Amino acid sequence: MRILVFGAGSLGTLVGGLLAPVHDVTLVARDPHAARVSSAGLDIVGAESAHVSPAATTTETGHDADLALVTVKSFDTAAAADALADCDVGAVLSLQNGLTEETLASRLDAPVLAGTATYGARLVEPGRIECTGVGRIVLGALDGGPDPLAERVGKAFRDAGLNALVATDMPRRRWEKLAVNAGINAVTALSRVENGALAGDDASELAHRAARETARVARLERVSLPNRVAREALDRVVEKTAANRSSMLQDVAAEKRTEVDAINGAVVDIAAEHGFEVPTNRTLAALLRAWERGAGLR
Ligand SMILES: NC(=O)C1=CN([C@@H]2O[C@H](COP(=O)(O)OP(=O)(O)OC[C@H]3O[C@@H](n4cnc5c(N)ncnc54)[C@H](O)[C@@H]3O)[C@@H](O)[C@H]2O)C=CC1
Ligand SMILES: CC(C)(CO)C(=O)C(=O)O
Repeated sequence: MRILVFGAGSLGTLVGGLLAPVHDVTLVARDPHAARVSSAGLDIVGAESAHVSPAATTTETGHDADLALVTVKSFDTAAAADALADCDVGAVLSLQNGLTEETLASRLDAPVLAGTATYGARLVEPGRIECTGVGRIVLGALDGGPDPLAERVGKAFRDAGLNALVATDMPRRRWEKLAVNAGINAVTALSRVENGALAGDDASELAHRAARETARVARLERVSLPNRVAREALDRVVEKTAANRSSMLQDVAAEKRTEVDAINGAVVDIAAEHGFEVPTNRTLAALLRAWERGAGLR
């Protein structure tokens, strides 16, 4: 399969690198990373290890591919979609956090698949990516149900040894992940604690409230996600990733823009479309945006 990875930073480089031995992979990245991969190949270290040689370029438009993986940060999704609109791609799959698929689908003719990734990735230096945890990629039709295209992509991933599952209930899975991220990411980023600190104190109640509100908005969107299921999903992730610093905490610590708009901000916006108020998500989003403004990031 010809696979274009649009936005090859941490996650995109890892997934593209793991696919490269079996598929024709092109990483769309920024220099010096793109130049280094082009000239010397890519080293994958950590929980996976390999030396691979995918193509790498800073050119964003004019590509032909069977599949485009979108792995830019959520706030770069619209720009990525505009560049992909100038490529000839058979399908698009987002592996991003937050609700980004709608942005892609509204700007692209190619079919857009939904995906979630729990692999951990960190760009150590140009041309060197660390796999910090072997997770799973789950993908499927954006509106749910069986999808032959998703099956083909899932098979292509598994042929390259990735842990990939094709699911027919992506709407529920996306909203459940959103509920987990709305609770854990925002609260850990604002209180500067590891995920495990959310086990059983005031902060955990705040995270639970954000997750429950998200589940309520999911139901307004006709996605079946009971409050209890969202809360239990959050508790499970807190327990399994207790030592993790969430991606949003890492962004705040590095003084980088966060993905708040596609996480808590999306919950607020979609709730408003239904005339519904989500005060916890609204407060968390306002605090994070205030921090971003103060840091000159928006
Ligand atoms: N890093 C991880 O372990 C995981 C990340 N995710 C999600 O995946 C998404 C990406 O995360 P990361 O890889 O960590 O972010 P990142 O910031 O490391 O990578 C994004 C890359 O996209 C590049 N980019 C943006 N616009 C571009 C353009 N027009 N042309 C070329 N390159 C462009 C940026 O330069 C950057 O290198 C986020 O939504 C994140 O939440 C999900 C699961 C795990
Ligand atoms: C699951 C979780 C909360 C793990 O830290 C995550 O997705 C993130 O940090 O973005």
